[in-house]
Amino acid sequence: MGLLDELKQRVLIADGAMGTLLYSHGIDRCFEELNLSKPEEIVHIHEAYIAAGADVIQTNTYGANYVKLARYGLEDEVPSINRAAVRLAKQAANGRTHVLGTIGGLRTLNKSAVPLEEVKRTFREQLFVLLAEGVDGVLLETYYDLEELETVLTIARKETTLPIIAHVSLHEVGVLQDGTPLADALARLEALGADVVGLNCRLGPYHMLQSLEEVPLPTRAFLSAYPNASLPDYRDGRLVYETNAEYFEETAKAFRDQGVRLIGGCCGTTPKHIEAMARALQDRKPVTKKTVKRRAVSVSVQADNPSAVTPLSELARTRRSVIVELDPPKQLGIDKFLVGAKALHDAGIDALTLADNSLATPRISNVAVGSIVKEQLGVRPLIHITCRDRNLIGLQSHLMGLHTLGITDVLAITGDPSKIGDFPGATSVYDLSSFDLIRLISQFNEGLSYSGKPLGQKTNFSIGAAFNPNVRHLDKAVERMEKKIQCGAHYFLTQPVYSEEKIVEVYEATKHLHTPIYIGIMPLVSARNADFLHHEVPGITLSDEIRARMAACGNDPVQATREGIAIAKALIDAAFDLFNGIYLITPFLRYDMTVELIRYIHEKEAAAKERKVVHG
Ligand SMILES: Cc1cc2nc3c(=O)[nH]c(=O)nc-3n(C[C@H](O)[C@H](O)[C@H](O)COP(=O)(O)OP(=O)(O)OC[C@H]3O[C@@H](n4cnc5c(N)ncnc54)[C@H](O)[C@@H]3O)c2cc1C
Ligand code: MET
Ligand SMILES: [Zn+2]
Repeated sequence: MGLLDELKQRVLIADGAMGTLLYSHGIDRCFEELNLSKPEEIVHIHEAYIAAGADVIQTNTYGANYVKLARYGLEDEVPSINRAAVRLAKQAANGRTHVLGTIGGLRTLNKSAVPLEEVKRTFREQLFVLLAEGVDGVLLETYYDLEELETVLTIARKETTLPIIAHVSLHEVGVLQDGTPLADALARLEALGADVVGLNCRLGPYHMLQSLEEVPLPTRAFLSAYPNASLPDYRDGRLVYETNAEYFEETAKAFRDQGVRLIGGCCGTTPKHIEAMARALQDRKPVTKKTVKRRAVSVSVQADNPSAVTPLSELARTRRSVIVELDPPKQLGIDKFLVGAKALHDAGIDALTLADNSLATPRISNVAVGSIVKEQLGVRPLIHITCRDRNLIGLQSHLMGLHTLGITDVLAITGDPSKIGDFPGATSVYDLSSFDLIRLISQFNEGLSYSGKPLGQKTNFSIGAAFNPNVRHLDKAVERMEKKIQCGAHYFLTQPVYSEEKIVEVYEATKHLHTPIYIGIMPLVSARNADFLHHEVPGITLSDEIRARMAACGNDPVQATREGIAIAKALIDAAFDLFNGIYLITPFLRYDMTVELIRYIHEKEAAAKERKVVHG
């Protein structure tokens, strides 16, 4: 009888973990390669699960895809490893047991780590081998990212009429990491043609059962669950699970009562766990009715402190807006910095932007000085946040801290890599890319953490992103902007631009976006500064004319300052009618220069208004 016909009649027992049982071969090795080098051991594990009572087993192919095998230099072995896996599982099954061809998810926390095109290519290759070898069904398991699972399920559904089992994995009870409730996700998978929908891994029975309480019985499909043995413990560099096989006896009944028809195990489970479940469900009688629990926590909470100030993106949409960067000091003591911040504030700025250890060199925390300028001077701080210095835990804690301090303006960037800074040996974290960070902040604005857990409040961050127009292919940089907008960016700040032609070029290349851009302008301070930027900073090119003007100042600092300001004013003139937003970068704490430029912008603005009145 086919798998689905059997599921119509009774609860089926699946197998448990494969990887966990192969740990003894070393945690850093490729478990799927053992299909080739230790086939008898794989057969032995399958047989142990069948002997324990499994009606359904899965091939040892969880990570047998191009991306994961490439980590071991085995990318050319996708066909051989998958072929061997099906043969070994079929040999063990010997016609008594259904054999599912397993394909595991690629994306875990970092959505951008594997682009969808790569997901599709990798998936197809593995799927075709498994189907060609004659599996009885396909098991898509450990998908944290619903977009990825929907994508691969759609492909699989087109390619085969065999049963498809689609499993998501959760970090939190009842929700996926993008905040989608489990019930909605499973309904979407059923609508895309999955025959069995459910969840595996990460959670032990307790949290998985809690998650399932909110899930109704599917209309056509069946429910499945492959819990981990427990929550993991970390000992001596490896994940360890409780050896609690007896606990699975009670657990199996509870899963059945939630409407689950296919029950197996994931990480930490062994044939003993499966045996306990098979024993508990000897009659295999399924439930056909279920009372669904309503979600206890509503995530649609309001922002706790709705921002009283207009977001910078809105300002730049409706009027001239000037923001100025003044970087926190590299040494202790902020007196001079505060004098500069006050001077800029008095000159009339909309926000003070504070870099996050730019050029990967430590400075006083921008949150500390941001909070001080906000409280003491009434200045609006715009806090840069890099992905370099904080892991996913640190970033979320940082965002919660900013929200708590009432700071809502942030710039989400990748960050200069550590190796260019004062501590080249320091790790660059990069758990997230700038795209992921923008998405994370957007999700905070929905009241959800990265794992989908409710935060209790919605944040109201206004999300800036970086745009570097000083690149060879401007169209590629604009594509990155478009992607950042899709991820939730509200506006952009550019790297400093040093030619009037470039300003026009940027305008032409971005005018279709309708997303405000603050154009970056940084006054030059000396001929050496100009040469350094031109020759040594990747992507920045100064025109011959500008370099000649700075060179003509020789070593005279007063003249160089005057010339640097004159050049910056000419750039402001070029940008004035094209961009509402101007982002001035203060070089070397020389706020006297940026103050003069702020005044220049305001005077220009006043003159333009006057002209309008006269002519209007
Ligand atoms: C306004 C602004 C503020 C900044 N503030 C800080 C700061 O506070 N602290 C700090 O450490 N750094 C800062 N930087 C520097 C920035 O983090 C680095 O330049 C970083 O490499 C780019 O980050 P991103 O978020 O702009 O780029 P992303 O768009 O996230 O790009 C990240 C990486 O992708 C690659 N890339 C980018 N564009 C292209 C392209 N067109 N084609 C191919 N590959 C590309 C590059 O390798 C780049 O490093 C700032 C940059 C800008 C523009
Ligand atoms: N089913 C696979 C195994 O047991 C994958 C588990 S989830 C990481 O090894
Ligand atoms: Zn698992």
